[in-house]
Amino acid sequence: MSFRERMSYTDYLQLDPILSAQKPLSSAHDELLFIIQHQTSELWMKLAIHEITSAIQAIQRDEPQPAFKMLTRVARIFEQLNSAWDVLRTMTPSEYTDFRDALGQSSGFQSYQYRAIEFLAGNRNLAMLGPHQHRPDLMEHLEAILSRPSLYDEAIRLLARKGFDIGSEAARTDWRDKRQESEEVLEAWRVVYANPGQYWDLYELAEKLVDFEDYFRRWRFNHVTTVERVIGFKRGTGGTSGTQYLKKMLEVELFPELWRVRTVL
Ligand code: HEM
Ligand SMILES: N[C@@H](CC(=O)c1ccccc1NC=O)C(=O)O
Repeated sequence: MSFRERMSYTDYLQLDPILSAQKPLSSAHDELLFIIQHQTSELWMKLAIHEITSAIQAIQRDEPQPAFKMLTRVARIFEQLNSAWDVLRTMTPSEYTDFRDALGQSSGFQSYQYRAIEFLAGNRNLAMLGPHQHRPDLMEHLEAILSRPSLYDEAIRLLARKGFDIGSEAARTDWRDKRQESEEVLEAWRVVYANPGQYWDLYELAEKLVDFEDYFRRWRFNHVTTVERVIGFKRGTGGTSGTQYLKKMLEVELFPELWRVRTVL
């Protein structure tokens, strides 16, 4: 049973660095929960980024089927992240107050992986680059994502390749800015939803995207509810109004025409 010469479980999984990376700054009992909750979320986000990036490439190659599988996995990852809030919710305001000061001005605002997921999906709000300005390596990473079409841009480009008129979107070459909602794209999705049999791949893709956004919205809702439960309406350490800011973020849509189309069917 000696693993002196062979690769062990601990080696393969790099458990030494991972399990020595929890460094509470206070003696508060709940700080370890807070750290592990965030670290595990970031690990799941890493996998989500891997899946979304590959899904984008698969759609580009006109291979939607593998993309469907990856997007299903992304939705499941968010389901996992959503359940994880139940653990964090066991932390009361008194328990959080015990170590909140130790966090200084750090905040989830600076989660570059969260921002990468939003940018990859299609929610490109350039103001959100701000918190990463002090890290040129992260800026480069996020700018690289912004220089390429998002998941939703690729879905729209697939609509065009299948013969749909996507209006001014067809001439788009700059992917950096937030795209404008379009009547042509709405009409294209309407035709897809009115004729699932004829456009099965597009229909399935649309539903995978809606599923992804559905779980993503639940994550945002769980976050804001937990935040209100723990800090009420205190300002956030990241400098925003806190709960009020997060409530506003609940209105953000990743795939707007896919929600709009429901009304016109
Ligand atoms: C007690 C727990 C938590 C509290 C009190 C809290 C509080 C906040 C607040 C107030 C903000 C707004 C930015 C600011 O001014 O700081 C924020 C943003 C954010 N938090 Fe949390 N948070 C908690 C847990 C988490 C967890 C577990 C994650 C998972 C990684 C997370 C990820 C984020 C992200 C990604 C943002 C940016 C959201 C956006 O800009 O739309 N937070 N959080
Ligand atoms: N913005 C939070 C602090 C916070 O939640 C946080 C701080 C450091 C690392 C991760 C965090 N989580 C999510 O925003 C607050 O205002 O209490």
